[in-house]
Amino acid sequence: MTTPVLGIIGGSGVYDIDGMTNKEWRRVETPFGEPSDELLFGELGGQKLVFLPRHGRGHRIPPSELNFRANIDAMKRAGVTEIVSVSAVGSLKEELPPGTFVIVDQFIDRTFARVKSFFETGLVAHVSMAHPVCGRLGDIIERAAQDAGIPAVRGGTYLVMEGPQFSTQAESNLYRQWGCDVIGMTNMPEAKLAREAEMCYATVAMVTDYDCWHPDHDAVTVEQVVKVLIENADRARALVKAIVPYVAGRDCACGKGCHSALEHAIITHPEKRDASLVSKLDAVAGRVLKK
Ligand SMILES: CSC[C@H]1O[C@H](OP(=O)(O)O)[C@H](O)[C@@H]1O
Ligand SMILES: Nc1ncnc2[nH]cnc12
Repeated sequence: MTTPVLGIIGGSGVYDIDGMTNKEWRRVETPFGEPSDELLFGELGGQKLVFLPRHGRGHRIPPSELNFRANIDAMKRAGVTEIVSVSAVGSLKEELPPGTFVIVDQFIDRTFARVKSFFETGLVAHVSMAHPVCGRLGDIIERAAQDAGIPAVRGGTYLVMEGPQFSTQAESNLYRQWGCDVIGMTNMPEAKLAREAEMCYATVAMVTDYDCWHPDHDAVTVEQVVKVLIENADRARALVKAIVPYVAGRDCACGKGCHSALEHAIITHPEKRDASLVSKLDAVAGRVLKK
């Protein structure tokens, strides 16, 4: 049995996990530099849990400067098998008002100033991103939300923008025409890197605002985002707690293929592989590179 370790990446407003026992903040070294913060190791309801505040405690790091590779590599080194991202987003749809939780299932990646892969010259790999979130983890989050009495919308496309400025109204309207549901600045390349590292990844997107397209609402401000996040903090905490029993003690081998994403992805001939890169990817790709 593959023993599950649940990892939570907490976004804006989520800098700690309530109710964790045996808590210890620990620095995890990675070949990619510093993660956003120390990782919080502990247990919740008897289940091992590892928490990372995406922007660091005190929200120090902006989206474009996040060291996504270090964050995902550190989670992998910590033994995490499945990551739940908890993220603040703007709504691009009338029917997704502030306060709505969306279990995202697709992304459009419009970021352009980030390192997006663990692989590079000397070791080339192409993983599938057709289904960018783990459907099994999505099912778990959906059931957990029902148990906790939290209405959550299953499915939705998250437009990932570069930021840090919020969108112009023309951009917001364009993304609406594309059929996107919510907008944020952080889940890419995070989801791509989690896939490369063969970890399940799913997102709970908490709607905090109507971005800037809605004729009856003011354009989004940080003040508004924080206000809605504070109002929703209890529900976010309850949802994390409700996820735990579905992970605890179960075989987490992912039937959706997340844990074998690299199986046929590496194309570089073994003799042409860069040895230093191969050793740098010991945690992320060791399963396939050691064969
Ligand atoms: C504080 S509003 C903008 C900020 O919030 C979201 O971050 P996260 O996904 O980490 O909750 C958004 O993507 C921006 O980074
Ligand atoms: N409207 C918005 N745009 C981008 N990121 C956000 N995070 C929360 N609201 C947002």
